[in-house]
Amino acid sequence: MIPPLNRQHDAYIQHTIDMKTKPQGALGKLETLAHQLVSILSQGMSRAQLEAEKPAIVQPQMMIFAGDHGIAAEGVSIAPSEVTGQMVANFATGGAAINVLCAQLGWQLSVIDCGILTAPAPELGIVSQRLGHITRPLHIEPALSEAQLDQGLLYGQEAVQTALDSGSNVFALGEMGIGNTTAAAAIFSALSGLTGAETVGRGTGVSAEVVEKKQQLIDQALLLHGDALDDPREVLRRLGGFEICQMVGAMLEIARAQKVILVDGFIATAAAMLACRIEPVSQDYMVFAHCSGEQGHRRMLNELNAEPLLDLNMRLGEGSGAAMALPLCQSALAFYYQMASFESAAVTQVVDTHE
Ligand SMILES: Cc1cc2ncn([C@H]3O[C@H](COP(=O)(O)O)[C@@H](O)[C@H]3O)c2cc1C
Ligand SMILES: O=C(O)c1cccnc1
Repeated sequence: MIPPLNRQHDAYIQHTIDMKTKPQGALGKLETLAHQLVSILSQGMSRAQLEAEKPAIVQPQMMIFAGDHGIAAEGVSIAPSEVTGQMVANFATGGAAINVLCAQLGWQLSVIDCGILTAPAPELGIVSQRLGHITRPLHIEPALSEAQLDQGLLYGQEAVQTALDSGSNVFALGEMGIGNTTAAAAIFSALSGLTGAETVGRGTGVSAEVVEKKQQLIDQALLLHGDALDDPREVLRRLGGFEICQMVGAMLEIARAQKVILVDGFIATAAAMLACRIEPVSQDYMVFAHCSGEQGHRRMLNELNAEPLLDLNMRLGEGSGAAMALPLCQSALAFYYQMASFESAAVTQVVDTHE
């Protein structure tokens, strides 16, 4: 059971925001972000504790989950499956986009091999939580076995434990897995009732013909798996991937611990949708970092009633969009704790006449 966010401080938090020396609402999404962050970070605290302790972001943790996809053999990506493992090695040696962003912005980074074609060399320091080499092609049979689903959810939980134990309270989950925009679009279709044509996009940048092929494979998968897709766990097992499965397990565990989840792009949001279908209150702990350039992501966010913080036309994955939202979270908390109030600064309070 995931505890819903205790809203006991809600009115106080909103009042604090409204009494800052600014027109009401003038800090826009930073205000709703501050409200959600303070609310999550002050769980279990009295109002006096919240005022005294000013809970801040501690050791923000980025975790990249990597897995290979059987569907990639259909040529749904610009790259072959081998690139998943090669990029994992690149993450380990610090050369990928996500390494640069994490180093610049202050994220701790860990990489988890959830099952890629070639296991990385042990000296690379990648966490090994392998469920196999590659998933089965989702348009022909369930991508994961029942045992892999259960083990994957458990591995995901375990992956976040060390960081939780050492005090991390903001997490972002990234992914690497050639072919996984096809899996994510299939998951989105299954959960929303939309056709493949409405959920697919260009992923790494495939041609219009390949996009059409992705649609057909998804529609074929929806037909094949049929009514089994009424159950979100079965959607994950049949259409997901080793990395998506562990991301769902990790998200549920972070929500259970009442910490912040910064949700990345199209694939991470598919995992978030699954977590929300399995345990709806987990959404209380999710901050939607950005709207990806992947077609379908905006629609996915709408389905969740989620308002993304950023819209940078990024379409990379790896957790890169989520990484970019950390400074916004820091700014939101900074204004909440550090700005003067009308009273403390002796500024005449302005009354908002807008709707
Ligand atoms: C070099 C390279 C680096 C990446 N980093 C993330 N992705 C992204 O692209 C993949 C999903 O797109 P698709 O479904 O079209 O394969 C995922 O691995 C995702 O993380 C990459 C893809 C490539 C080629
Ligand atoms: O939005 C994403 O996460 C994404 C989009 C394209 C390719 N890889 C990831």
